[in-house]
Amino acid sequence: MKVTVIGAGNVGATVAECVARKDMVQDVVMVDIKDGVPQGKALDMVESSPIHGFDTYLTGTTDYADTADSEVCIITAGLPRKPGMSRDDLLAKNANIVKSVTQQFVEHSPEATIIVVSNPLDVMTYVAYEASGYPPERVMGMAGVLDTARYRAFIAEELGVSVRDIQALLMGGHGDTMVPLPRYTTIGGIPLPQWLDDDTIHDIVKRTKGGGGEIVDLMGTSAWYAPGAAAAEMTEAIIKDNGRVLPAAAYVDGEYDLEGFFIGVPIVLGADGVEEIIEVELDDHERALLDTSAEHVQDNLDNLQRLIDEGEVK
Ligand SMILES: NC(=O)C1=CN([C@@H]2O[C@H](COP(=O)(O)OP(=O)(O)OC[C@H]3O[C@@H](n4cnc5c(N)ncnc54)[C@H](O)[C@@H]3O)[C@@H](O)[C@H]2O)C=CC1
Ligand SMILES: O=C([O-])CC(=O)C(=O)O
Repeated sequence: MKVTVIGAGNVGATVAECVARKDMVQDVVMVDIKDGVPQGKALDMVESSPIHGFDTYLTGTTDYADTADSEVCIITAGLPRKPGMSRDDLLAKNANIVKSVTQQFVEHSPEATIIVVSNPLDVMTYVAYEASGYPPERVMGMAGVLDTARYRAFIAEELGVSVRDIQALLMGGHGDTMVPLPRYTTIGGIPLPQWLDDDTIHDIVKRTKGGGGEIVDLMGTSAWYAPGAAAAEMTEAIIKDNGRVLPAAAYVDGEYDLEGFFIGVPIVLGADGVEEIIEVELDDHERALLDTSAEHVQDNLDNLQRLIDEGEVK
């Protein structure tokens, strides 16, 4: 089995390492336009394998022929944001990159499943979907696993309990309008509202929504450890076909009365990709938040169409 990671930068290299350390596939191939970088990072990781104890072999390349017959492809190619920027500011540049890398990848792997990481996430997933020609269930975006991980980490810190006992659901686009759902958050099976008052929950939700930006402000570029681990967890669900229930950007075709784009929803993830979109009951407040987030994703898609019409996105 082979996993391809496109973009061997901060997130891509971390995904590749996390996948290799799970020791579940024979090969991980990293692709980048910077010749030498994917090869050097792959060699460095191979040299760490006797210490970590994994047999997955990593290679780096600039040639898509080396990615042939991959089971899973994680797309991380593209620019990260800098302080003062929103993810949406990356739209034009990253759309061209994501379209081009997707087309080159699918030529050699017509049967793979694609996980998009590049931002702005929900629209880049749509770009990869259109460029791939794949059915919608074999293209998805990674955001919810990362956003719920941040949310769970903040809750664990506040309560002084283990992160392992926190389960959470979050929906919507990967941006400031994302919708963490405290009603669907449990700690050891006990709902979050029984642990924390409304103000504290509000503060944790607010920090989660700004979680990406908090790191950009600290480092001058965006996060990679948690994003890399999150994309590797999704890859594992596909490779092992274990039916994980996770939030991810999936193509909605009437679910939640939304249609024709990718947005964060709970899914069952396995070898066939998005095997099911789970429709949970939302109260009026939660529904309004999801609608606002969906409108934002739709606005971004309209912006993409405008850029295509103006020739800025080819
Ligand atoms: N979905 C999410 O939750 C997250 C998304 N991101 C996004 O992931 C993307 C990557 O972030 P980083 O790894 O930090 O950036 P980075 O700059 O460290 O790495 C990006 C890599 O893409 C490569 N690249 C650019 N154009 C390419 C092309 N045409 N073909 C192949 N490789 C190409 C670059 O050479 C570079 O090595 C950004 O768009 C960022 O916003 C980052 C964190 C979380
Ligand atoms: O904030 C960013 O630009 C990168 C990202 O999507 C995240 O870390 O959530």
